[in-house]
Amino acid sequence: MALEKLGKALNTALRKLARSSTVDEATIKEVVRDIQRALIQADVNVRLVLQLTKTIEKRALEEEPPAGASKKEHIIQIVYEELTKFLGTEAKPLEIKERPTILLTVGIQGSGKTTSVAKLARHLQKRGYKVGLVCSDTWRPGAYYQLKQLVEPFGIEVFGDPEEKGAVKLAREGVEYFKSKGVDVIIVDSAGRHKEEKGLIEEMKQISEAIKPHEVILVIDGTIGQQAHNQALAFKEATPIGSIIVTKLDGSAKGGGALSAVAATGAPIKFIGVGERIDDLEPFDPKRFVSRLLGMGDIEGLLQKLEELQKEQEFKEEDLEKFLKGKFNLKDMYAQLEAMQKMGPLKQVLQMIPGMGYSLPEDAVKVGEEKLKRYRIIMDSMTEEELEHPEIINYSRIKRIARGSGTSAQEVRELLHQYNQMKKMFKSMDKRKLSKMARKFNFGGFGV
Ligand SMILES: Nc1nc2c(ncn2[C@@H]2O[C@H](COP(=O)(O)OP(=O)(O)OP(=O)(O)O)[C@@H](O)[C@H]2O)c(=O)[nH]1
Repeated sequence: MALEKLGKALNTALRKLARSSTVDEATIKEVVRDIQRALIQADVNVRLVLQLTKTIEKRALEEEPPAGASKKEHIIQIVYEELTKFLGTEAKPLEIKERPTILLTVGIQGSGKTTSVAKLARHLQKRGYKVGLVCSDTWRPGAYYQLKQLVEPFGIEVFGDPEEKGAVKLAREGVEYFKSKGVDVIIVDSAGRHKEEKGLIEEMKQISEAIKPHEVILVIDGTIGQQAHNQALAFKEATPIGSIIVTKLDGSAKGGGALSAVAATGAPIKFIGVGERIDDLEPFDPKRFVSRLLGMGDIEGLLQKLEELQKEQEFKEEDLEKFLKGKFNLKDMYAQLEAMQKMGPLKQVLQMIPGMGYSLPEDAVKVGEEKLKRYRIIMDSMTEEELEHPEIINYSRIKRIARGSGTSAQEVRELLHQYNQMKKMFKSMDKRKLSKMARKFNFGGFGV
């Protein structure tokens, strides 16, 4: 998961608040100190951290909780809101208005640009666009073969010529080629040869002159932390049609610094890289990102993944309907959890489920897969009626099931608890109520 270390530290701070017996000034100051420490450890600029935490402290001390919310819930809400503002508040999705839309990607050497270009092409293809890739990286001939190797399994064509030395010529010919093929989106990948932004921006201007891109996308390496600020600022000043992808947020201890530094420039972050796989690119939505970072889950993201899965026929329509209506029984839950495994590491998917993010034991993926096996063993000892109507499972049935499956009553109860949590959470998957319900459920996640 992106910024895992930062998320865990923030989640711990909020759980500590949720467990505290009183919420006085000292408690609030302690939560603020914990948040400051977590953000500074993630290489977030100290001045930005002090600004952010001063606002959180001021609001927490002065504001009365809204009706129906406890003081603790209100403070958790304040932290969520201020962190979201800190990262840009609104999502700025990539828009494909023209046919073909021409995107130009630029990035410093080793930023993760080639991988991100491939991920972006796949992301757009999954949303129904026909995509053509132009490799105009005359600096590293290997980039052409790397791109081909990454995207050709998905039937995405790459235009390039490792012998050709003229980047602008390649870019222009590639755009003409894909225009004649009638693709929806043309992504032109420039050379990743530059060590600093000056040369990169010069080349960007030359290629832009030739191909007139609708958008220029700068790929920034998330591991450089708050140094990303200068790159993002120089880029933003050099082009009005720019947006940013911040990569490597899955493994980097300093990703929080990079993300906040870029957000501070006001340059729109449209995607984040969260792994080496072709699917490890996420549209950046501050609200959903912070919600997941704090362990509050990301139901909308989960819904999108479910819908994507459904499109890829991994998920039958009626399952989705049942699932979304919460009308599912234990057999359905097992099937859904199995299907979720296909969405990516179970840990990433489970962290989208409110309240489960960090409450999962350390190695959640292992626990996830092992847990599924245990669930299968337990459920194999249940009667059809119990599987269809878990609500009839009382203490004596729990004991019988545990005995019959060679597990413990505690494990059977935990399975039923997880089932009830998921059922409650998905009961009304109505987008309108989603965020309110998700936040409400989230507090359950903090036990407040
Ligand atoms: N963990 C992780 N690794 C990434 C991510 N994005 C890229 N990488 C890895 O970073 C390394 C560099 O990626 P490339 O796409 O080759 O970077 P590049 O900027 O094209 O490199 P040059 O073309 O050589 O300048 C590769 O090993 C990628 O797999 C990410 O989001 N997470």
